[in-house]
Amino acid sequence: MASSDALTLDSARISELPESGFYVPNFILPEEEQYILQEISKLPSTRWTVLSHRRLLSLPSQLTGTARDTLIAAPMPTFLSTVVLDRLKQLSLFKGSPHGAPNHCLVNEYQPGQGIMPHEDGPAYYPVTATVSLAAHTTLDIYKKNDQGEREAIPTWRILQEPRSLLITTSDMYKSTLHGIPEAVEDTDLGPETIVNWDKLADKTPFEGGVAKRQTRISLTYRDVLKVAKVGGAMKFINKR
Ligand SMILES: O=C(O)CCC(=O)C(=O)O
Ligand SMILES: [Fe+2]
Repeated sequence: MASSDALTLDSARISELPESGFYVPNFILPEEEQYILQEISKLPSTRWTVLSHRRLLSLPSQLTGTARDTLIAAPMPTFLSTVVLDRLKQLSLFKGSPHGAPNHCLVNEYQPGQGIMPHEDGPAYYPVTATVSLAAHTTLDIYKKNDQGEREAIPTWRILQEPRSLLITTSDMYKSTLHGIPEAVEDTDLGPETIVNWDKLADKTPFEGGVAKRQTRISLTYRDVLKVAKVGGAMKFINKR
């Protein structure tokens, strides 16, 4: 998507999904992807939280408080705000959110074989999630909840996220489904019958054989944290001592 194009989401809606999921291929350019990846690689490895199935960076900082739902007010690093935040602004997705824009970004890195357990993004955020994929593709499984509100055992939908793409989940999709990335070294059974955004892919060639090997993927998950604490006063106090 060239930056001069008027950005609208009408043609990006994934009609098979509950309201509302959107897929935008080529949301960023290869050189923009490289710039962001390079800036991430410059961060000291001690900044990363290493989990057994992925590693992650929480920027500008981790959420705090007893419910781990509060952001300490701080600007987003430049490499996360230029390009992606500027372009998201044109989509007016966060117009109704408390801060009018995402104030937090989770950077997740997955090696082949790694993934993320099915989960909901939950009530700490305004119910819009914008995810940009970098460096490699992945598949995201979407699960319905049954009448008891429990996750169904088998996912109902699969989304293929290409590098440089944007995926947006909001509304019912945010509130009534769960999502997860299966731990796999390759994705199989890829095709128009199994992938809900197949007709929206920028380049089907890597996936047309039905199988695609995973490579290291980095994702940027942008959200607006509802609760923001200003600690300017306390910091001044600490600095004086
Ligand atoms: O890496 C992804 O695309 C998914 C990340 C995710 O679900 C999350 O951070 O809540
Ligand atoms: Fe999530």
